[in-house]
Amino acid sequence: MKTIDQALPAQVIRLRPANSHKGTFGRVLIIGGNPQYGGAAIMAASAAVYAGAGLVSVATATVNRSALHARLPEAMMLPYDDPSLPALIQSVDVIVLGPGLGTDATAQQVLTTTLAAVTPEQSVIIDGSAITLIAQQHLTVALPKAVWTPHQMEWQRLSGLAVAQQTPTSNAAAASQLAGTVIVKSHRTEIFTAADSFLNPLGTPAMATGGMGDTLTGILAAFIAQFGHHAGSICAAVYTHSAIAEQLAQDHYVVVPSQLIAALPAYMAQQAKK
Ligand SMILES: NC(=O)C1=CN([C@@H]2O[C@H](COP(=O)(O)OP(=O)(O)OC[C@H]3O[C@@H](n4cnc5c(N)ncnc54)[C@H](OP(=O)(O)O)[C@@H]3O)[C@@H](O)[C@H]2O)[C@@H](O)CC1
Ligand SMILES: Nc1ncnc2c1ncn2[C@@H]1O[C@H](COP(=O)(O)OP(=O)(O)O)[C@@H](O)[C@H]1O
Ligand SMILES: [Mg+2]
Repeated sequence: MKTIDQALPAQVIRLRPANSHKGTFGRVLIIGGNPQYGGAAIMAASAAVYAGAGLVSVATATVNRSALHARLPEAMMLPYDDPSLPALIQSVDVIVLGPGLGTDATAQQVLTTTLAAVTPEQSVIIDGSAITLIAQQHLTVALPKAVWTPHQMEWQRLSGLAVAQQTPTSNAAAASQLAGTVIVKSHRTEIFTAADSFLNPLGTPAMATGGMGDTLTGILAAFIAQFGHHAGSICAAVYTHSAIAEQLAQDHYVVVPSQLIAALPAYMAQQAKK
């Protein structure tokens, strides 16, 4: 397993070309946020906006509309049970499926609609409740550009490996059974692509707070949208999330997702200049 190099973010995060517009930096759609977990979708969308995605939309429960618009006017919103969801899905480059989606009948319907609408060219980050639903039903997701982001319990549900059995070797074997890339999140996150595996050397217990994984999904989406779907951008996103948290943790006991999100543009500007 290779350890992610501290030089990677500076290699991946580039100065923006002068001749560019919002479309240059990709379209991201966050699908999640039921009435109970609206914050998860808002945090994922905020992270995507602040990590530089050109256009960010959120498909979420209607009740979350005002909160989303008040908190993040940059994002567009569609109710996730709207009949135009498949058309919206087909118009974007990167989809995040699952933060705060929940596991009830509505969530199931949104999952089914989404998996039927996405195409193999699209990147789909599968997180949170979407992982739990897929695991419960033993669904096969054959998308080559899937990026799975389970925490250890979600990984237990998806892989069948109990948390205590989640060694790098067994994780690699289980990840190879899934299409795409698997990011097994823990205090030392591991990343498995078809060809390689990587260890994130950073991260702090100050990150152990609700919404931190939702935030990672937005950063991943924005990095893939801007810098391409490859191991470098995925590892740089994971590293950036933890590097900012470590910086903030020097003088903050807990790093809350909103604080990490607000620090993204400055961190990225610093890396782009290197
Ligand atoms: N503000 C919002 O809207 C928020 C909404 N959220 C959304 O909620 C949905 C449910 O997601 P979830 O992660 O909260 O619940 P679930 O999948 O049941 O997992 C928890 C169980 O797993 C266990 N566990 C073991 N190891 C673990 C590990 N390394 N990391 C974490 N857990 C670990 C853990 O053990 P315990 O804590 O009891 O020791 C517990 O038994 C999902 O859609 C998510 O996006 C959240 O993002 C929060 C903010
Ligand atoms: N003690 C820790 N040390 C390092 N990173 C941590 C620690 N606790 C949590 N994290 C990171 O925070 C994120 C938590 O993700 P997740 O459990 O999905 O959160 P949520 O669903 O509440 O948003 C992961 O990226 C994980 O690696
Ligand atoms: Mg999570």
